[in-house]
Amino acid sequence: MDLLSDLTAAQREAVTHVDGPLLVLAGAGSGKTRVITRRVAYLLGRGIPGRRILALTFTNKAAGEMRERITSLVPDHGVWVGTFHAICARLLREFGPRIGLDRGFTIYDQPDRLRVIKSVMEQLDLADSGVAPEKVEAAISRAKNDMLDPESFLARRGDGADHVSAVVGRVFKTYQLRLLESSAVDFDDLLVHVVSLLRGDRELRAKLDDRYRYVLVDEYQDTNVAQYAIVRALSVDSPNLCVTGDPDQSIYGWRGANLNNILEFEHDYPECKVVRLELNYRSTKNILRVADHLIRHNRRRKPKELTTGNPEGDPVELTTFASETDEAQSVASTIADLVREGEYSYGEVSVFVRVTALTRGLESALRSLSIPYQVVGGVSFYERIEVKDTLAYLSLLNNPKDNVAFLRAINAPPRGIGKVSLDRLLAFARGRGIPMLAASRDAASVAGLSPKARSGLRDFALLMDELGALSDHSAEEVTRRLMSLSGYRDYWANQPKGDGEDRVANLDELVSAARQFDLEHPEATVLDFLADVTLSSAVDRWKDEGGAVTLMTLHAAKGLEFPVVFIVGLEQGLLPHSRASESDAELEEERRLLFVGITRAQKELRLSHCRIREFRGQRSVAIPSLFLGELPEGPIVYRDRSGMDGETTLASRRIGPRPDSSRASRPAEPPAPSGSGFRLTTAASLGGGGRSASTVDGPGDDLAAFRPGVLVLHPQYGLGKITAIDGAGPNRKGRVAFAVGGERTFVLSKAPLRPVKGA
Ligand SMILES: Nc1ncnc2c1ncn2[C@@H]1O[C@H](COP(=O)(O)OP(=O)(O)OP(=O)(O)O)[C@@H](O)[C@H]1O
Ligand SMILES: [Mg+2]
Repeated sequence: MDLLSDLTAAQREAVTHVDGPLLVLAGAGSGKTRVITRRVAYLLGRGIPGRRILALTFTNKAAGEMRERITSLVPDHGVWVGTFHAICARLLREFGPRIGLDRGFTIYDQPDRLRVIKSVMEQLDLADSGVAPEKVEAAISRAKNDMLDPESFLARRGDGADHVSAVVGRVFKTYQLRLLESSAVDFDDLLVHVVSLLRGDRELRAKLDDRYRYVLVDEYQDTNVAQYAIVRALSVDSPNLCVTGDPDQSIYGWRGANLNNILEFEHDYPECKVVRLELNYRSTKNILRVADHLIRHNRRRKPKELTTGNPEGDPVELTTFASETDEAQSVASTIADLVREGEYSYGEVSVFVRVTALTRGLESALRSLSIPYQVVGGVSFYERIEVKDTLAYLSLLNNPKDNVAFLRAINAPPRGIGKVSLDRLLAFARGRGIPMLAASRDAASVAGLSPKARSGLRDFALLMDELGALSDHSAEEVTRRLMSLSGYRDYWANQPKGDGEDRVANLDELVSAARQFDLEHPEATVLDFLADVTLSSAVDRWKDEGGAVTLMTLHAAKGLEFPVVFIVGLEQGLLPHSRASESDAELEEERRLLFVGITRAQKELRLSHCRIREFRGQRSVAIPSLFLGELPEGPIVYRDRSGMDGETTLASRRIGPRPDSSRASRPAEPPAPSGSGFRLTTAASLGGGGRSASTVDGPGDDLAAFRPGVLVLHPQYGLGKITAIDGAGPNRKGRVAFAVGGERTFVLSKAPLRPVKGA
């Protein structure tokens, strides 16, 4: 195949650029990923050996697609194509010992990490500190992404470190020690350790710089400090670094991604070549107009035209539903219609949500119409207990020091070894400076164990020895044998009906996954299988089955494309997310997230929101997303399917973002956050629906107006209902259940709450 014939002149320019830094800066759907794949094939065609090329992306799914495309162009290429995390894991297996890391280290995923953090918090008596382990976990992860160790984390916080930072700092330190003693690293460490290696070992840096002479990075706008450092370190002596990206699609700021990495590429490499791709090849004109109009509301961006030579296409649909159930049912029946009419297959349709919890309702609607679907990023296969238990055995085989894996496997199936016995075992192991598995072999010497615990521990150690003898067998065989020898499969098979069956089916599925892995990687060991499974993120587990509707979060959808896209739940608190209402920067990231969602659609785009949403067990009135007020009228048809006019109180009044037609033409103006104005009118004005308005009171209300049942508006949390009032006078407190974001309590005389009149 001719590598260049179906490329535009600009794309060709990027593909054929061989030496020196290259920046491809271009909008969504303009062929950036295509340029990366073609460029790899082109370099190979120029005689550059595959092992000198490194192609990096963010998800295994994207990496897999890229590898496939390259292989179809050049079989046996030997190019390393993968995610940042995967390449780092590989480098650490090779060079980890230089920084004191065992070659057989274990990789802890997010639930493993949370488990260790919880146990560290118990150990440090911080379980009741009022700081949630999840919060500590997020802070530690964020610190690592910013390349901070426990000491620099605390130093940066200064002497006046607040309570939360102080707790995080203490846990962080002990957590790192725990990892070290178990010969384990978490996902973030994979990057951090490689950065330390490259910084601390000049000879190694030069060696790797030379080994990977050509480095290509897709979606560069989402790189964080550590990823940036790695890419930079590999491109000093041979700066043949090619990065592609779109600043308008930067959506990982909350996880430490730094937009400046791409904005300052030209500064980092003054001699770099910059290629801009002009045309979008993915979407219809109508879809692109909606995306373009929306993103212009971001102030922090370089203006950029989004155009396409594709047809006009159907108008984008925006629908208001009465409730989330109606919304889900309508999405399901619309999908059924589209497929029945023969226009699309299920696999060509995707539904995006802001948070995974929203998929449940959609799932039941799809199921009731027998529509096949798959959820990307929900409780996925690899997070199921039975699968994780089995993988714990593999981890322990790989790394006998891994106490987390030990603690998981030891009672799977239950062996009657309780927490007290395990605590004693741990104390014994610590005392001797040995791992728990080794201590089990010597269970007879551990004080205070019951005979049952003693024999259970010894048998377990023997089992592990037996399994260890199989380590050079195929992944499938080791997996199958461990399930039978441990009695784990039988344990589930003998459970009363229902639960057990499902789990046995999943165990069998894991054996098939291992078999598949053996076929695809003939040289690999069970250890590689384990690494592969641990590293695959939610998106990566998404099998392209062709015949199923995909449900996924907007974050997971990055880089993908679908003929038909639904985006549901366009409501305040969801999108923009309530968490993101604190600053303009966060609001802009939410806007980019919606922009990413819109630009995934090739032919049809359907947006929707509800008047009432039940979410996390709370049924409340929902305010349309302020972003809906920022969409253009022309390419959109608006439908009000709520049918609630005159029937309910507030729901009949179309509460929505303040329409400000002047803003569309003056995009530089910052968007008004929802609820900052007290006159709220309807999103229906977008598409010729009724233009009713509801008025919300301004300041100065008598506190007496706050009674249980009264609807109130909060500038940050949006609309809610008072569920309880407590106390009297200036300290009177009110509990408010918000449409989204849960319940909160306020001191009424101080809170910026307004009763909504006429409700
Ligand atoms: N020159 C071209 N001719 C025809 N189709 C093209 C051309 N360039 C790209 N495409 C197609 O356009 C679509 C978008 O391309 P690609 O995914 O590479 O864009 P992208 O810039 O990476 O998008 P995103 O920013 O969303 O990641 C793909 O289906 C691709 O095959
Ligand atoms: Mg892309």
